[in-house]
Amino acid sequence: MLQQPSSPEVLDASLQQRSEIAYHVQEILKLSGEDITRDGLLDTPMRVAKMLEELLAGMHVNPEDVLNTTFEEAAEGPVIVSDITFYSLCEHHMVPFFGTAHVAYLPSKKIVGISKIARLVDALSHRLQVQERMTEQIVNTIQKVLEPAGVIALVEAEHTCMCARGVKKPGSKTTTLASCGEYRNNYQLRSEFLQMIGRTQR
Ligand SMILES: Nc1nc2c(ncn2[C@@H]2O[C@H](COP(=O)(O)OP(=O)(O)OP(=O)(O)O)[C@@H](O)[C@H]2O)c(=O)[nH]1
Ligand SMILES: [Zn+2]
Repeated sequence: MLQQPSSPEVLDASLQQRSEIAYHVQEILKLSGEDITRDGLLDTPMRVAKMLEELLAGMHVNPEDVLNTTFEEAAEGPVIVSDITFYSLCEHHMVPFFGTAHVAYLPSKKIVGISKIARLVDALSHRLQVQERMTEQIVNTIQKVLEPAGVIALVEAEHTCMCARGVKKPGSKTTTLASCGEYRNNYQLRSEFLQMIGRTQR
């Protein structure tokens, strides 16, 4: 059984934090009426602590730093990276919401290594989130770093807080869209984006 960690100087800060989270997970299990000494639960507090570290790793990443590989290029675009899968944690219930993000931008002077767009989605999803904020943050980060003529992001997700509990609507999808620059008001560009990611405008 885990004891509450007491001497921060013995462990480095991240191990201390992991041990404290594990301790509190163990307390939650106890309060839920579980027998924390049974075989299947012995390592669960530490597993949950490690899982949270993984799922919340984006908290410690500056999203602008992720777009660090840029190239001077006269391409006009659009550059569209579609079907980027992500897993995030709903900040209201701390359960996953997951789905795909589709991102496009119109380069002005710079393009970015395309994997960095997917890394940006990872950094912004690996934290406690709401889908609307995540979608806006994708657009705002690309706008700030690349200064393109326009950016648009469409995120489609299933929220387990709506499927497994509460209103219980498995299969329901939430779609959010954010845009800036030329993508904000140019109907043709928005329409082209929706077509190219396999969605027609409704
Ligand atoms: N706008 C938005 N809402 C979200 C997101 N994730 C979860 N929610 C909603 O956050 C709300 C929290 O509502 P509350 O009434 O405080 O919590 P609750 O009693 O657990 O609500 P129910 O889920 O309706 O049972 C719920 O309506 C969730 O569906 C998200 O990414 N964006
Ligand atoms: Zn939720």
